[in-house]
Parts: sequence; structure tokens; C-alpha cells
Amino acid sequence: MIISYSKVIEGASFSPQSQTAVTYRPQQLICLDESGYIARIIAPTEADYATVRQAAQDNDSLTTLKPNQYLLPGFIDLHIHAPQWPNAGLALDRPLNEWLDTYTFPLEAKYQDTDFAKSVYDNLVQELLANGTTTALYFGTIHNAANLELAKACIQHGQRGFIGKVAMDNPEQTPDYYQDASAQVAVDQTEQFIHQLNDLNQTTNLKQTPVITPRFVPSCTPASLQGLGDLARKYDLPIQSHCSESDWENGYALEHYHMRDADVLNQYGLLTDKAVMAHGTLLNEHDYDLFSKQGVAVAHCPISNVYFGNAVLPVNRVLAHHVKTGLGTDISGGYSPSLYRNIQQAVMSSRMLQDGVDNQLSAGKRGVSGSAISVKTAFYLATLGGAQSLHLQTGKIAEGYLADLQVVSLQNDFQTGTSDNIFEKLMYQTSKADIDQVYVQGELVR
Ligand SMILES: Nc1nc2[nH]cnc2c(=O)[nH]1
Ligand SMILES: [Zn+2]
Repeated sequence: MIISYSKVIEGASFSPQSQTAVTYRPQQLICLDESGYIARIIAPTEADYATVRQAAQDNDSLTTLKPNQYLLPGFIDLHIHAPQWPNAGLALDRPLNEWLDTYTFPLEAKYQDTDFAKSVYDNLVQELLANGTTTALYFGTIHNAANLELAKACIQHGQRGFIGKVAMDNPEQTPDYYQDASAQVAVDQTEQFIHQLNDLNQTTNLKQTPVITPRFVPSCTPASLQGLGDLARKYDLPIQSHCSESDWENGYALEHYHMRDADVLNQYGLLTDKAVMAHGTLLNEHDYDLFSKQGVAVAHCPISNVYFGNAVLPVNRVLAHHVKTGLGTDISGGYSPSLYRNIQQAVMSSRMLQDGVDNQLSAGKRGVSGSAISVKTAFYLATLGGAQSLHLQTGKIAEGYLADLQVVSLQNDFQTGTSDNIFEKLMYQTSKADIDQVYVQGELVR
């Protein structure tokens, strides 16, 4: 008897194998089950290839890729501010604290208007899917009605969302017009959002996950950090924040708590193995050891870091410390919704870190040797690295993994030759228009 699968995709694929290697399969059948997992991958040499293919064709569940199309895992955006989407590509000319006050908080305050939220979030979720992003770890705003609109947009368009009600209650570091009225309010509304999302999830197969979200140390009071740490433990939930992104932020923690911001978050129970910390450009050896010991992940945001990071994240050093690492767009600190653009920037920034950029310094003193990452490592960050950070069985094309996939056309298919050449060209040449199909949990969503 032939087992029938709910969908079968026939064609070539690239999948991360490790932090530095990619698996290429020139042709196979990727067989999906009804729950949206990859049940089997059948090579052409296997005995039942032809019969499984024929059965899928007979019941109209076979998709055969064209010769210039490739199947890749969907991307995971490990750090993105959904409400900042209208500012993407705008206003990148100030240091972080001024940028927040001048451009970002005024925009986020507008999500008091739920209709505005709905229109922006509808547009953003579709844009991310069109760019191959099948899972996103979102910062929302302080407004739960708006955060629920983000969850509804994810459900409607078929994206796996991890969504945080932003907590920011420090009156000294947040504007009167946009802040949680007290630590109690910040914590209570976070708990309310957990329940609201849980209710919404009763209506859908594609679950949306609530995330405990202290904006960052300066935005929060010790009382809200304490309450949020307690909630994370009570509900065993993911946590997200910003950590060691800028000199100013790190200086704030030192001045007010007499410790580094990573230690502040840790003191309140916010550095767990479900925590994802954005940026981390200024983390030191002590912090890496802490992250590694506690299982905390870093969301590397290479485009944003050019503007606000005050340093380049030394990805190889972070990985060498066994710290989980993924890739984030950080809209709108980063201007692009595309993880392809961030893959490219991750490689470029690492090359500049390695070589150094000041030609007035002598050659041996310019850069940090061993810093350059390959495009394969950047691809790993956008897929498996992000999946591991979120404890998801996805980010890889393998049996038992969720079928979160993208089909990409290589338009410029001159000079291909080896599979490595094809892979490199895909990473550097793919734009939104080349992403032909996107699957999330086995469902075709684009
Ligand atoms: N890049 C970035 N850093 C932050 N730190 C606190 N809030 C933000 C934000 O919105 N963007
Ligand atoms: Zn951010």
C-alpha cells in the first residue's frame, strides 16, 4: 500500500546542515503530512519514488519545481518591531535615545487607534511572507487591542507569530503620551494579553505565541522587570528585549544599577533559555558566558547595527561561546523587511570587522582576525539559528521538521556550475519578486 501525503513537492533544495555547511539535494520528493510536517524525503534512487510521485500526481497534490526554482526553509525574523513598519527607510540619522524620542515613540503611540494598527499589520505580515519570512518574533506596542490585530493578521495570512505586548513604565525614560501608567499596569496588561492570545488560538491551527517583552532596561522600572520575570516563570513563556545595543543603553544600566544591562535582566529572571536578546553588539566575555550558561539567544540585526549598534556583532565569537544566534531585521532600526538583505549585510559587516576600515592604522592592527562569516553561516542564522532560539522544530528541510518553506527562482542563472555557486547567487540575488511560493506549516500562504 502506498501512503498518501497531503502535499508532495518535487525539485531541488538547499537546507542548512550546520553553522557552516549547507545540504544540496538536486532532486527529491518532499512529502508533507496533514499536520504540516515533512513526513518523508524520497531520493530518486529509492524504490517507491515513482509510485509516490504518481499517486501524488493522481490526487493533484504534486508540485514540481521548474529547473531554475529551489526549495529553501522559510526564514525566521528573530527581531522586528511591527508598529515601526511605517518608518522603515526613514529617520536613521540620530543616536538611539534621540531616535526613540523623536521618531519611534510618536509613531508607536498611534497604535492607540486600532484601525490604524489593523491596516499597518495587515500590510506588514503580507510583506514579510512575500519576502520568505515564515516566522517572526515581534515587538508590538503597549496597546493590547493593537497587539491582537497583529495576531489576527498573522492568523489570517498564515504566518507563525511570536508577539509581545511592550512593557515600558519608567516615567523618566518614556514620554507621558506613550508609557504604561505603572509597573502594575505593565504587568497586568501583559498577563491580559497572554489570555487574549490563548483565546484567539482556540480558533486556529497556526498558534501565535505571547512573549514577555520589557522594552529594554532604561524603559522599565525595577518593579516591572520583577513582575515580568515572575510572569515568564509562571507561564513558561519566551522573553524578548534589547541588550547591550548601544553605549548609551549600557551606560544607563551601569549608572542606575551599577551593573551591566545583561546582569540587570538576569537579576529579574529575564535571561532564561527562552529569552532572545536583540543586538548584543556590546556584550563582553562575561555576558557571553552568562548567555551560554542560561541558554539565552542573540538576535543579530546587522543592518540596524550599522546605525545604532556602536559596534559590529562578532558572530563567530558569539557562536564559539555556544550562544544561540539568529537574524533579525529590526524594522525600523533596520530599513529592510528582507532577511536576504540582512544575510548580505551580516556577511559584509563581518568582513569589515575582520579587515578593519581605517587605513591610517597599520595592517595588522586594523581588524579582528577570524571575524568574517560565510554566506552559509548567515543562511544558518536566518533559518536553523532562529528556530533553535525559539525552540521550534523548523528552519531545516529534514524529516520531522515543520514544512515552513519558500520556493525561489534564480533568474540570473548564467555562471552557475556548482551547487555552491547556485547557493551563493540565490543568497545575493534573490529579491521579493523571485519568491514564488511560501508554505507555513504545510499550508501554501503565497
Ligand atoms: N533598535 C532599537 N533599539 C531599541 N531599544 C529600545 N527600543 C528600541 C527600538 O525600538 N529599536
Ligand atoms: Zn529592536
